[in-house]
Amino acid sequence: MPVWEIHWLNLRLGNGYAEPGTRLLIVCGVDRCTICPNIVVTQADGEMSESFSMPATGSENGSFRFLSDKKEEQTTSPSCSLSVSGVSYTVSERAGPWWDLPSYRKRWTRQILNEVSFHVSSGEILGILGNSGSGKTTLLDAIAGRIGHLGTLSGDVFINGQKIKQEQYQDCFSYVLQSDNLLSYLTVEETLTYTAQLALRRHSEEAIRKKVSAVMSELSLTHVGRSVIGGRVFPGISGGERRRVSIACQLLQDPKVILLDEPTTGLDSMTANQIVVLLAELARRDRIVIVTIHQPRSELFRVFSRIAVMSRGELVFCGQPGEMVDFFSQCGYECPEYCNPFDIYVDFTSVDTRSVEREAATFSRMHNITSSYQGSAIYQSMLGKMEQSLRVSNKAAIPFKSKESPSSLVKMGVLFRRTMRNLSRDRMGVLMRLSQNLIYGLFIAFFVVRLDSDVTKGAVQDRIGIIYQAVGASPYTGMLNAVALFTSLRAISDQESQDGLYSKWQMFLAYVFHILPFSIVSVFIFTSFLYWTVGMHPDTMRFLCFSAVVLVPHIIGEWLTVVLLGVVQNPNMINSGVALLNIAGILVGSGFLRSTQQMPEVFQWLSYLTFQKYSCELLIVTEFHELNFTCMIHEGQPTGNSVIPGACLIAQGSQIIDQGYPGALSRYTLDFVLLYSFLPALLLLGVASFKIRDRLIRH
Ligand SMILES: Nc1ncnc2c1ncn2[C@@H]1O[C@H](COP(=O)(O)OP(=O)(O)OP(=O)(O)O)[C@@H](O)[C@H]1O
Repeated sequence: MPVWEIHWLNLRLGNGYAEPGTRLLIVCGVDRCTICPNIVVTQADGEMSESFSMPATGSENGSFRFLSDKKEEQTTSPSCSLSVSGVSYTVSERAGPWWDLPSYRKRWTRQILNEVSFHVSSGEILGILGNSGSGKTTLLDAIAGRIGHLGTLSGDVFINGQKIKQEQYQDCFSYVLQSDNLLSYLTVEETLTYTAQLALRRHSEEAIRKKVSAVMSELSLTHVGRSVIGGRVFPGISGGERRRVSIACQLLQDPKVILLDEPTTGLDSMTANQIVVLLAELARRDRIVIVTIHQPRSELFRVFSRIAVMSRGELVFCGQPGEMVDFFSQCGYECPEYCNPFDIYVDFTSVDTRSVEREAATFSRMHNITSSYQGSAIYQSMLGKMEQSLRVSNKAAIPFKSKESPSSLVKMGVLFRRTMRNLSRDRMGVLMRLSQNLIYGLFIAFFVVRLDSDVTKGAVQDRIGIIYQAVGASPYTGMLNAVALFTSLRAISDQESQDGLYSKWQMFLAYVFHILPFSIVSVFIFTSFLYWTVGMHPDTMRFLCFSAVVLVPHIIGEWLTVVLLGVVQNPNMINSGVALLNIAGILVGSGFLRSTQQMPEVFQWLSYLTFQKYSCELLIVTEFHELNFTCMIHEGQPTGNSVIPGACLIAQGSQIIDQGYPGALSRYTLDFVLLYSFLPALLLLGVASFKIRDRLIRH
């Protein structure tokens, strides 16, 4: 028999002589295919993987299915099926904007999805088309159980005839979002390895390495394995390769159902084509692939096993490409020669809102096509398959993805290493992080130059000024760092936690611990320069205490920002919020603007809640305790007009402590403990905030 083609395919479940997922070498001739006796199984790229032999007996008993599009010899029922039954989604919206109160008070219900039903089996790729706003993304979200809690969702999703419960969605679907959320400074291989480490527990390092390289070769990423992902400010792999990395991250868990939201958006048409062909290949290897797509090229028409068209939340048509052409022709909407059928059929089913008359006409056309589809044999056959799948009960149970995630501690270790590696490769980021406090210190030193011991030359005022700046400004640098770095990590953790890799609070902890060494070094550089340059109390122990105190406001600024980013989406709001909180804290807690004893009682109580109270008190004691001042009036020098009357009454630093912060010396250790207790308190708040975020985003 002449050898025409060699296909790779997965042997189906229940054939009795090979595990599901085993790949067989099949040689196809003109009109029939056969299995090679005693074959050796290798990977598609020719590299030897696990190898074994298999007798040919049973190859013709109909226990496997050929997945090549040239040989459709379906002999067994598919290993997995997905049925979506009557899915509807409605949201309640305000009729007008908030500044138009009468209409703002009125609400109306908007139907985003209307009774959408379809059925897909493994080995198939379903392309969902439709004009912008037709409900494609909402449909994918509804299928994947990721729809928000803002609206009302009804209908059911079945996998292998089993209705999926809310907590099972995560285990059943892999969802590739429209945007690629990847760490810019990691290589492709590192990105996949860390994801595998988060997803797969019982795999040894060697097994993870093999898995990563298998997925890379499956998605043709091997040649860019050592290239960095790249970002907006520095080049990395191409947009198409980035898309493939996002898909590869999902494939590591061997999902049976993959949903992709517009994976070709932003890519040139050739790369977009390659991605769709690749997805079709993935589907052929015993998976269900559902993809929403904008303006595919006409040659992809036959690549999809099924094509669905959506308009105004309705599924206008869903069927095989050949059926689609026949159906629309029968409805009187022929696709003209040399035209892209995708464009033509989407145009026929879209509602044109440019004028009331056009809207009425196109809406009625869309409605007629939908009614014809629901009365067609294609729709009845789909319902029949759905019913059949609900009756069959001997299929694989949910979940479908590998669900072997490691312990919380291991996950946090992986997240810590991953964020640390990413940050440490960001040369400019690290440089800015380490130098920003120092640059600020340069400003202060330039302004003060050298501290004097003469009270008439600002000995007291300058010292208080430096303490004010050290406590008041260091939270800002922390805040800026967090907004710059954490918002992108938050997007990644939102996605990965929805994929079930970890909980959001674990990313929060990994973040706060990975920035800790950078914060310590940055503050130490700042204090080392400032303390000795301006000539603060020349005592090493006091310098260390000064550094230890200044470190806390800096860390609090960063951690507090991250905590708030858990519950508030908009980073600009957080910027303003943290800045205002810091100003309020300084006003109430520092005692610089107004002595604490002179403040109304409510503010005195409030001051205990501010970290500024403890840090300012500590720094005042650190600097002023046992410090003696001189006064040029006493030394018989000319006074001049600039001398503040009574300035020479302050001869010792302890007077400043006693007047402004009575008892501060005896509270020194307690103040330290209270100041540092803000850190674990913030950690707890952060965990709670990200647990809330988990709930907000998941439901
Ligand atoms: N929670 C919601 N509240 C109000 N409207 C919503 C909500 N979710 C979706 N919509 C609306 O539903 C419609 C469908 O949105 P969807 O994002 O699913 O469309 P789409 O077909 O994916 O569009 P595109 O191709 O432009 O991404 C849009 O008009 C959108 O504004």
